[in-house]
Amino acid sequence: VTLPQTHADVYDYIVVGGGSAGSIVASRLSENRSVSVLLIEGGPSNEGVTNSIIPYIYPRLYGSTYDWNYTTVPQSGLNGRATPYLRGHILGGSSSINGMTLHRAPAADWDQIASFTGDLSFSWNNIIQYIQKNEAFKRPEGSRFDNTYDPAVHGFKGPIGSSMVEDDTWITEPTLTAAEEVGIPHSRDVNGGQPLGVSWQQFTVKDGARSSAATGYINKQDKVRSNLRVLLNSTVSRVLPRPGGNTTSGPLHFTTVEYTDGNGNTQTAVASREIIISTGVIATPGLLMRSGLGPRAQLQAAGITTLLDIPAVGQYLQDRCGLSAIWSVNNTDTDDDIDRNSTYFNELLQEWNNHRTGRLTQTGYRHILWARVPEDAPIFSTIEDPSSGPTCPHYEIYPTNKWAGTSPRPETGNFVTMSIFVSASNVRGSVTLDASNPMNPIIDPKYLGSDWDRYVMRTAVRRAAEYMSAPSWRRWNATPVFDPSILDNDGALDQWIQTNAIGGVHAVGSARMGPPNSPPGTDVVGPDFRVKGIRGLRIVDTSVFPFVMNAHTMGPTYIMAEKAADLIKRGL
Ligand SMILES: Cc1cc2nc3c(=O)[nH]c(=O)nc-3n(C[C@H](O)[C@H](O)[C@H](O)COP(=O)(O)OP(=O)(O)OC[C@H]3O[C@@H](n4cnc5c(N)ncnc54)[C@H](O)[C@@H]3O)c2cc1C
Repeated sequence: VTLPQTHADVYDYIVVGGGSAGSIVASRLSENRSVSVLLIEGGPSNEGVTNSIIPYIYPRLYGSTYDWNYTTVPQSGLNGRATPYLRGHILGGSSSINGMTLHRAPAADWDQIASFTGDLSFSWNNIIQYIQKNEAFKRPEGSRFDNTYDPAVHGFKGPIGSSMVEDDTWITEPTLTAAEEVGIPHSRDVNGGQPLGVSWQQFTVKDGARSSAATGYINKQDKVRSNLRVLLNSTVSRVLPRPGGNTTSGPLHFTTVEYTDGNGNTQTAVASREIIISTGVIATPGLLMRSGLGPRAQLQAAGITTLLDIPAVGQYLQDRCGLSAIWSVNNTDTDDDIDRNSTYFNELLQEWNNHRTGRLTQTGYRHILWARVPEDAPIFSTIEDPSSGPTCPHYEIYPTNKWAGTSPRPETGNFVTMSIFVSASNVRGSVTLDASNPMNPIIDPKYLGSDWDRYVMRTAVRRAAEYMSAPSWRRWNATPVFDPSILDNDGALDQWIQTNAIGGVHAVGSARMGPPNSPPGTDVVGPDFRVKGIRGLRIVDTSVFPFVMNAHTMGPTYIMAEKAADLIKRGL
């Protein structure tokens, strides 16, 4: 097909949001050259954006024009602090600005989605095909990697390149040996469905550079497929039902996308088959609400006519709160000097430019520990375990080979940072509309907003401290840079946590998926990703996950997007 020449013309499919999920959906749909696909992205291209390409320097993107620069409302669990809520404003979305950690989530999380939605195609055994479609895993070389990954749970020919850090840096030995010393088992593959234990982390890094939904699914395809148009710098304000109403009776049929183009002009585009919303966990509920789809009272307050009252829109947000705990070490081979010695950084940059090798191909960490609160912990006498089962972690810890906290790095010294995340949270937050400016989301994750989440965080910090006291770390004189006496007292530890936690960036649930026949408005999409109660609209992004995933969320989002694209292509 030849694409229409004017924006108001008709496409078969319009995908709104060229992020992690939207790039996949648009790319997969346009594999069929007889359908036309328009992908509309609010941000600019990822191509040539150095901070997105070189793995080590990705934090330079935070707070830049490539970030939507959202902020949460003040969080009582964080001592009343508001915290930045990062989201990619660039082709590839958050996959173009994130930390490149590749996870799938435990098998039990997927099986839980299958049982909640009543759709067994979400179970772990079935979604492995989408992992294999998505990934091109580079097997690490050398016998020491023999037991560090499971080829059965990887793809080798997909668009997203993935790899492990293969160099021999000092931190590998204490990381793995200290785990043994404190009784943390070895887990063969963090992405094998059973992550509990310590394992080698996998990253979406290919040939030393970031691999993202944009590089893998769009950057080449948009140049060779005449049936795929990618509109950048174009922000969608609303989706609209067919002008003049339905031609037949029945649910409203959404056909039209209204957006502001790069010149500030309002434009529309029409989808003859479907609109797929992929604007992400923060923007998707806002887009639905501006379009008259959401909780009636909220829409009324913002002066928006309700087309369908869907109380679940923006509700059920669930995130994973995190913090950094830092230890000084007497090993000088940490990455601290990369960040404070420009001569050293420039040498590494030259190496990266010449060979795509060296420390800048990494983010600074290489292993990860997933663990549970002990089964006999007293908390279980009052609180039900919210995790998806005994093979599902409650928290995560990963050591980074440098000072990676939010407070300024000291001028001298060497450090190891433990990044600690509560995983199986039982808190639900929300994304609501700012009545005075409906383009502005009000984000309230309610970080550390339950006894359980606070308990898990205390447990995780204490476990990290125990781990850092193991002989293999003591050998490097690992010494906390915080006052260790807080570990002995719940109140003091809570206070320290609430002062230091920074929230997470792995939220889900703001347009959650539910079973086909749930009561109207209790969830937003069915297992077919269609918005319930209307026609012509699906949602495919992180907002549809009904429960927090015990994982960093890019990989699970890739799986969902591959699955949704498959469904749409098969006419389901
Ligand atoms: C800083 C950061 C670090 C992270 N680190 C990791 C990590 O290391 N590993 C991991 O697994 N996960 C990580 N995550 C989380 C993960 O990246 C996200 O959960 C996931 O990528 C979200 O995918 P998505 O498709 O739902 O949304 P996104 O990828 O955010 O895509 C949404 C897209 O929609 C566009 N958009 C939004 N509103 C509009 C509009 N109105 N009109 C047009 N376009 C619009 C956005 O610009 C964006 O391109 C991180 C996230 C961030 C922000």
